[in-house]
Parts: sequence; structure tokens; C-alpha cells
Amino acid sequence: MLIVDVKALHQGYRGKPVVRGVSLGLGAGAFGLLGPNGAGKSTLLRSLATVSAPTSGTLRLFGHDVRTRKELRAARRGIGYLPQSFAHPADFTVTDFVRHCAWLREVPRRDIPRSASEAIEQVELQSQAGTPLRKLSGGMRRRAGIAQAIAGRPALIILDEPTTGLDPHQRVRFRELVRELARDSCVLLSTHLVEDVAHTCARMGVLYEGTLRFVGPPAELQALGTADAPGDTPLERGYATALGAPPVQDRGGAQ
Ligand SMILES: Nc1ncnc2c1ncn2[C@@H]1O[C@H](COP(=O)(O)OP(=O)(O)OP(=O)(O)O)[C@@H](O)[C@H]1O
Repeated sequence: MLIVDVKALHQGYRGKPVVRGVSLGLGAGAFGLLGPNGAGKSTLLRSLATVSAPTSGTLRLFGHDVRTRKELRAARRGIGYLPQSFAHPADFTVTDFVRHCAWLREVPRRDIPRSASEAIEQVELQSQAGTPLRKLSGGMRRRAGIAQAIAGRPALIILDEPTTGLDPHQRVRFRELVRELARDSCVLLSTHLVEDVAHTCARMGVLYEGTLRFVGPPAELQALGTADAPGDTPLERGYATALGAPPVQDRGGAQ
């Protein structure tokens, strides 16, 4: 069964279409979403995280059709989500924050302390566990955000620009973490860094003007690149070439 099964999804703001007919099927594994500023990546991820209901189209998560309240609640238990930016109560420590988010996701109460500590260790924030979030650097706060999304190992982990502000060591550590999480979960991440995708994702998509222009393995995108396309690496040239391609519909290929 697919973890994410979305068909002809449309989403917009006050009548302005942003995501315009995305179909995508994802199982366990890491999937990277690339696209220029304003392409609709965050809007799509918000829909998949069930934060905003699609304007039209169908969305099934772990087989749950999220249009009914009961199914929506069941699906939400399996979703860890790092939004592009998030607010938090001013004095929450890293531990308070990660535990609170796990509780919201209905991680069993007895498992919360262990799940939170594990997630904090995975992002290497143990020595800041008792520090209020407001006292952390931007990159550390991002890592606390990643920790809350992965606590309790949800089956679907959605990370919107997780590597923003991460230093080179942490970026490499993050890639290792994604590879590890992707063994059992579907990890869906958006980024502007093609290397993040190349090193972590078995499959990827390129979103442009609200539609997918490419879905497949990074090597396939690389092969698409024409010699005259802008970019310093084959993958960057493949990405630039894909932006000019017609929309594609993904039928949920095996990863
Ligand atoms: N809350 C909102 N209200 C109205 N319009 C919005 C809202 N959020 C996003 N938009 C618009 O939707 C479009 C897509 O935005 P979105 O943030 O999804 O793109 P993105 O691909 O994630 O961009 P970026 O790479 O810059 O983060 C943009 O034109 C943006 O102005």
C-alpha cells in the first residue's frame, strides 16, 4: 500500500491556483522535491501534511481518505511535519517542544520521553535539550524542528526545507539521518539544494508553476540535462532542463 497517494490535487489561496493537478504515489523511501521560489512546494507539502484541505483532488494517506474527520485523525497520528517556519511558546525548552509535538500527534504517553530523547540525540541537540528554543541559533532551532517531526518515527515525515541554516557537518549528518529514517518511513523533503536530493533520495520531483515536470531517480534527471542548460553540475543542468518540460503524472512507482 502506498503511504502517500494523491491524485489530481489542486490547491490555492482565495481563488488563486497554486498547485494545479499533482498526482504522486509514495511508499517508504526518501523523496526530494525541488522547484524555484513560488513553484508551490510549501503549499503542496501543507496539503499532504493535512494542514490545509485541497481545493480538489483526492488525498489518501496510509489508505485513509482524509476527507472524513475519523480518517483524518487516524492519518495525522502517522505524520511528522516540519513547516518552513514555525511558532513555538517562548519558554519551551527543546525537550518540552519535542515532547509536546509528540503528544499532539498522539504518540502513546508512556513512549513520549524516550521518543523525544531519541529524536533530540538524532539531531545532536542533547547538550541543548534543556535550553529554551528562543536562545538557540537558527540552525539549532531548525534541528529542534526536525526532532519534533521524527519523534516516535511516524510513517510519513514531511520536511519543508529542513537543511536551511544547517552547517556543513550538520547537513551531512542530516543526510545520514534521512537515509536511516527512509528504511521504514516515507521521508518527503523540499529543498533548494540539489546535493541534498542527490545524496539522500531514491526518487525526486521537480515542481514548476504548480505542476510536476519530472518524477524519477536523480540519475534520470541528470541524464535529462542538455549541454546548454544553466548549471555547474549535470544534476543542476537536468533540473534546469526539467523546468521546461511538460507536466507529468506520477502513478506511484516502486521506490
Ligand atoms: N498564505 C498564503 N496566502 C496567499 N498566497 C500564498 C500564501 N502562501 C503562499 N502563497 C503564494 O503561493 C505561491 C506558492 O508559494 P509556496 O510557498 O507554496 O512556494 P514554494 O515553492 O514553497 O516557494 P519557496 O521556494 O520560495 O519557499 C506563491 O505565489 C505565494 O505567494
